[in-house]
Parts: sequence; C-alpha cells; structure tokens
Amino acid sequence: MSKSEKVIEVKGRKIGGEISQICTPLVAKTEEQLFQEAEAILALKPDLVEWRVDYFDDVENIQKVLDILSHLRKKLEAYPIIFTCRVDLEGGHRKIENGLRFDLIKKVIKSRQVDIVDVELISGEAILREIIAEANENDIYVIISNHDFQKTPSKEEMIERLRKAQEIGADIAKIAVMPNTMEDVLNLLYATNTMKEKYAEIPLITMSMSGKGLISRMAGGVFGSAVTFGAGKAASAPGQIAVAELREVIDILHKNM
Ligand SMILES: O=C1C[C@@](O)(C(=O)O)C[C@@H](O)[C@@H]1O
Repeated sequence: MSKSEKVIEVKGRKIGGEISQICTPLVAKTEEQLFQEAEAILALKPDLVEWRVDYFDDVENIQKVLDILSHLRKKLEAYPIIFTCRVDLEGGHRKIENGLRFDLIKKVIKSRQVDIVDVELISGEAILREIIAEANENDIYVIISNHDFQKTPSKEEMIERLRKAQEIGADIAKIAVMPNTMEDVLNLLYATNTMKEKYAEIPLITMSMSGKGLISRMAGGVFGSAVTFGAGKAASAPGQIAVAELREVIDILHKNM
C-alpha cells in the first residue's frame, strides 16, 4: 500500500486523488493582458490556475498585486488559484529582492485571495516555516518546490529534496528538472514512484522538462505526480503542451489502468 494517501481537496479538485489535475499558468506582463489570458484559460477548462506573478511588470507593487488578485479571484471563482513568485535562480522571469518577495507572499496569504502558494525549498527552513505558519492560519496550502533548469540530479538527491520539503511542513512537494538523457527522465519517474511507495505522506508534483521529458507530463500521474502543467496562452516552462492534449492522454490512462 502506498503511503501517499493524503488528498488535498480545493474547490472540488482532488490533488493527490485518482486522476492527475491539470494546472495552467498565467504569464501576462500587464493587468489588461492578465485578464485576457484568464478569459482564454477559462475556455480551456484546466483544473487549477497558477498566477506566475514574476512575469508581471508591476510585481513589486504589492498593493497593486493584491487589488488585481481580488478581481482575479472573482473571475476564476470556480478554480483553485496557485500564487507563485518564482525566484530568478530557479526559472523566475526577473530578479526580485528576497525580502520583498517573501513580504508579497505573506501579504497574499493574509488576503486569502488564493488557495495555494508556491515557495522554493532553497528559500531556507526559517522563512519556509514562517510562511507555512501564516498559511495555516489562513487556510492556504503551501507547495515547497525545487527546480533545476540545467540538469537532473541523482535519484537519491531528488528523493532527498522531496522528503526535505515534506519534513519542513509542505502540503505538497514539487520538483521540476531538466533531462539531458532519457535515463534522466526515468530517474525522475523512479524518484516519484519511490516517494509515493515509501515516503510521501503528502501529494507530490514532479516533472521532467522539455520535449525529452514530455512523457512525465503526460504519464507522471501513473507514478505519483498529482498535478501536471499545461500551457494556456503561453508556456511557463519548457515542454508544456496544450491542456486539451494533456486531458486526452490523462483520460486514456485513467480509463484503462
Ligand atoms: O514549478 C512549476 C512547474 C513548471 O516549472 C513546469 O515545469 O511545468 C511550471 C511553473 O509555472 C510551475 O511553477
């Protein structure tokens, strides 16, 4: 029996349930584009939406971000929203001073206008625990994530990072890595499956990026990844394919396995 039984249910979507959930990122630069993008995404019917606020030109204007979020929340009422201000060192679109970034994340948590926030494992335990405490008080879930856009670490290292995220108190542990060989893709899937079978008490999100890693975005659920990212108007990472294509593959796997 696998240990990964904890299912997180947000707005009727079961993260860690029987079927992989599809998340689509918003990567607009301006407010106008953001709402156009959100409109376009609604037509794609993903399961979750992620606002990658690091793409947003006014990301450093916290009040503006909060104001926009209250409108976005209404527009995407039926959808769980993940709020992500990705650090530049792990694929973020721009460099934002850490103090400001963490302040933004905490204020967004307090506003309760999102369902989930994503924070990187490299942020360090102290700030992660502060953010988790704030999130717990406000009924918001926390993804602790890790990214490597250059390579795929060893299986042991990936398992270690996912376990560390869980140990710190993540509700969901995530890792996205770049494969240089097909063995790297297998290693990511192996780490995912091992986590699911042996260590995970929380849902996992894992992906091997780029075209090489595409199989992990389509079939990662089979090995224990609870969410896969599908492009909306634009991709937020290499290898994301259209939501409809992902949905088709996931449904075929789900129906027949
Ligand atoms: O961490 C992730 C995963 C991701 O990097 C991907 O590879 O699909 C896309 C990001 O938007 C998201 O925050």
